[in-house]
This record gives sequence, C-alpha cells and structure tokens, in this order.
Amino acid sequence: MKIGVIGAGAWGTALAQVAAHGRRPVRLWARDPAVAEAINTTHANPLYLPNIALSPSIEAVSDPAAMAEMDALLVVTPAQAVAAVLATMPVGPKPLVLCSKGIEAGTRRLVGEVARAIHPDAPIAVLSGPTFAYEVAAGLPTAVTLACEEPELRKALSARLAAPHFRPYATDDVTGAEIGGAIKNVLAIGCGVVEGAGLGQNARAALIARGFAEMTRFGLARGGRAETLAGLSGLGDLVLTCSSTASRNFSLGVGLGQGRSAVELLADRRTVAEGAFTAPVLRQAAAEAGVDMPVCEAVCRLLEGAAVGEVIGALLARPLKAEGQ
Ligand SMILES: NC(=O)C1=CN([C@@H]2O[C@H](COP(=O)(O)OP(=O)(O)OC[C@H]3O[C@@H](n4cnc5c(N)ncnc54)[C@H](O)[C@@H]3O)[C@@H](O)[C@H]2O)C=CC1
Ligand SMILES: O=C(CO)COP(=O)(O)O
Repeated sequence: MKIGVIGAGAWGTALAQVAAHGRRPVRLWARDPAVAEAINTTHANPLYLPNIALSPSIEAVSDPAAMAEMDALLVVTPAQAVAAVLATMPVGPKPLVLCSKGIEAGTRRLVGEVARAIHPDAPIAVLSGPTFAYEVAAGLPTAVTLACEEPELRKALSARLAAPHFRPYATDDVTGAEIGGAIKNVLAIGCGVVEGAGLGQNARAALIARGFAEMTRFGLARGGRAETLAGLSGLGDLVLTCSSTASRNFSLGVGLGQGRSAVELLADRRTVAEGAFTAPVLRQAAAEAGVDMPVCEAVCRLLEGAAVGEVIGALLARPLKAEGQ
C-alpha cells in the first residue's frame, strides 16, 4: 500500500517517518515548495520538526497531482484547512486516514464529515491518540487508536502503519475517536491556564476528570462509544496534552494563565494550537446537542479575554451536583 501524507507540519512529517519505516517509499505533500525542497535535499524538516533525521525514502512534493499514484492518503493539515486542501487532492475511491484534531468553524462538522462531503467515494479512517510528533519521529514507543468502519481496510491500514515503536489499536468507532482528539485540545488549554496561574495540581487533576466527563457526555450525544472515549484517542490523549508544555495547547493556556491575551499569544506562533479554533465551535455544538460543558465554556471565556480569577470563581460557584451528572 503506497502511503501519501497530506501536510508537512510536525505531525505529517512524523507520520511520514513512521510509514517510511523499513525504507518503504512515502510521498509527503507540503503546501510550501520550500519545505518540500528542504526535505528532499537535507532529509530534514527544520521548520516544523527540527533535529530529526528523516528517512531518505520520504519524497516531498508540493503538487497535489503527485498524490494521484498513492493507494491511501493520511490527512494531516490543521483541521480548519482540511476542506480547502482536500478539494485540491486527487482522491477518488482512495481511503482517507484523518489525523487532524478539531471541529470545523461555521459548519460544526467533524473532520470525517468534512472529508465525506468532499470525497463521498473515499472510505474514511481516523488515526488519533497520545502522540507528540517529536517523540514519534524520534522512535519512542507510542500507541494510537485506528478507527475505521470497514474491517478489511481497518486491518490493512493497521498492518501498514504499525512499526516496532508504533502500535495501532483498532476500533470501528470513527466518531468517538474524532471527538476525543478534538475536545482534549480545548481542555489542555484549561490545564495550561491552571499551570500558568499557579492554581495547583489538585485543580489540574479536577479539570482533567471533569473535562473527561464533558468529553464523554458530548461524545455519547454525537454517537461515539464510552470505551473509545476512555481509550487512547480520548482519555489517553487528554492526559498527555494536559500534562506538558510540549503541548502547544497547554502552552497557550499557560500564557493565558499568566495574564497574556489569546490574540497576542496566537500571533506569536507559526504552529497550530487547535483548541483555540475548536473551543468556540464546540460551545455552539454543545448547545445544539443540549450538552452541558462548563469547563469548555470557561476556556472559551478565557480565550475571549475574561479574567482568570473571575472565570475560575464562577466555575466553582455553580450549584453543587452529583458526580455522575
Ligand atoms: N504536532 C503533534 O504532535 C500532533 C498534531 N496533531 C494534529 O495534526 C494536525 C496538524 O498539526 P501539526 O502538523 O502539528 O501542525 P504544524 O503547525 O506543525 O503544521 C501545520 C502544517 O499545515 C500547513 N498549513 C497551515 N495552514 C494551512 C492551510 N490553510 N492549508 C494548507 N496547509 C496549511 C502548514 O504549512 C504546516 O505544514 C493538527 O490538527 C494537530 O492537532 C495530531 C497529533 C499530534
Ligand atoms: O495532539 C497532540 C498530542 O497527541 C499534540 O498536542 P498539541 O497540539 O497541544 O501540541
């Protein structure tokens, strides 16, 4: 199975490295021809994944037409760019493996729904889990969820993408896998705020646990399964991203917690912090689904510039409730 990867940021490049394990040929599409050129000539992606020597069997291209020869395409652009980029790609009946984490602003579509609308003949899979790109590219042990409704394709993709340090776990719950990855980014911003404002480890653990309850409520309402939300793509990724400044979302939250504005923090960065885009659309989607998500709502308010003390105070002052609610 010839693998093409769409998007040569940190995660697309790391996944190309996984798929190139054993010197298997992989084609990596970069929007920026200079990034493609750097990968082909230096076998490195200094802009997005510095200090990693890439496999020489990764060939970078910047012409979408070059992806026509591939058998399956991994989609790894920021979630808000998936529709525009997929519209330029020669997909047809090729499987699309969605690796972006987010919900589309305006339409409130999960990335899988975006892909199905643009390429209705392409079977869909989702690859998601606790995966800092640098660690994966460096060959550190990593496990992911690989979700696909078609059993034969699920098996073939798992076999093709598995590597000695990279272990996919299969499920048919595509929606559950997508929702965990999208919502954990919003919650990671919240955990970063707790860190940046010095609110303590108790608060961080409470936010992870209550945030997971929100993720589960929303995921179930949208048709995902509890076991998937409690798995690698849900709870697993939530714990990872809520624990480390290696996360861009967590780091954004740290800045907010230190009193800087979201506008200033986002203007400062070249790489994507998906939670900042997912939070406002998640607020709308939760209202539409009738799901109460007070932690995610608090993150929205913090991104809009509300003061940390006021937002945390309001969260804690809500009427007391049972833990299972
Ligand atoms: N970095 C990581 O550790 C992981 C990232 N992800 C997800 O993968 C997706 C991509 O993230 P990264 O590779 O880390 O991002 P990045 O910030 O490292 O790179 C983004 C890439 O997308 C390209 N891009 C940006 N805007 C674009 C547009 N409008 N059209 C086409 N291309 C565009 C950039 O040129 C760059 O190649 C995100 O949804 C992220 O949540 C998932 C797992 C791990
Ligand atoms: O999705 C990720 C890890 O699984 C990467 O998290 P950040 O986008 O917050 O860096």
